[in-house]
Amino acid sequence: MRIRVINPNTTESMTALIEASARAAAGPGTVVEAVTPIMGPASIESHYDEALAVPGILRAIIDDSGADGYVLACFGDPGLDAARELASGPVAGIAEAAMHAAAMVGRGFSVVTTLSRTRGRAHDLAARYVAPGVCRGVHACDIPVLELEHDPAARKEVIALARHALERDGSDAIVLGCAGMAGFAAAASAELGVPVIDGVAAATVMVQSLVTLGLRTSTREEYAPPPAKSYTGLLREFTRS
Ligand SMILES: O=C(O)C[C@H]1NC(=O)NC1=O
Repeated sequence: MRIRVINPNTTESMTALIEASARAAAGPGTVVEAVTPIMGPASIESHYDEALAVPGILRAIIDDSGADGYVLACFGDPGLDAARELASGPVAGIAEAAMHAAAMVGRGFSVVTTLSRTRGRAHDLAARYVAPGVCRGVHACDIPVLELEHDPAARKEVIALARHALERDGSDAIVLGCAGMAGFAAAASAELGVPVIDGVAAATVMVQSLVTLGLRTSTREEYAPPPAKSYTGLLREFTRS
């Protein structure tokens, strides 16, 4: 099978990091191709960024509608429902996959993410994905997304914050709240002694599992393909006949 992993931001080095994590998690019969959108923000750290990332995500699906499944590798799960209307195979967001995985290996998890301003979005997603009380808290290290891979202290700061989160929230698992933290999971888990979930790996394996089960998004109603419509201006290319 072939899984297309979409980095919703336009930073190639993050796409490479995401691809490495997805490939490490995928099984032997799964080809993983990570892709950087042709348009969008360099990183996603606000609602504005998230909104402007969606056209590039949808373009990346339209340009390769033949993949068996798709991963949206940004913790805000931008455009997830729209992607499900377009994609032929199952689509998973990394926040969705990580939170479901965390809920299956503990009684309550904490999220460690980047900027404080994105904590509300993480809470909103938790309210959609897991039962009340399972997400015990969302904590921000306030390291900008694109500095995660360049700041030598970032990994230690994320692990220290995760340790604080476990104590403060009384949680027993950690969700890494940024695709840029994909390389942190193993070291953090070894140091903290609890499951630490990298959403890129979790989403890749979940999509792989859904495809293996022969499952794809239902097109019966809400996730049916979008109706034919014209779009104007910068969105002209998205017109559907
Ligand atoms: O939402 C965040 O804080 C992290 C999110 N932003 C980004 O560019 N990739 C991400 O995973």
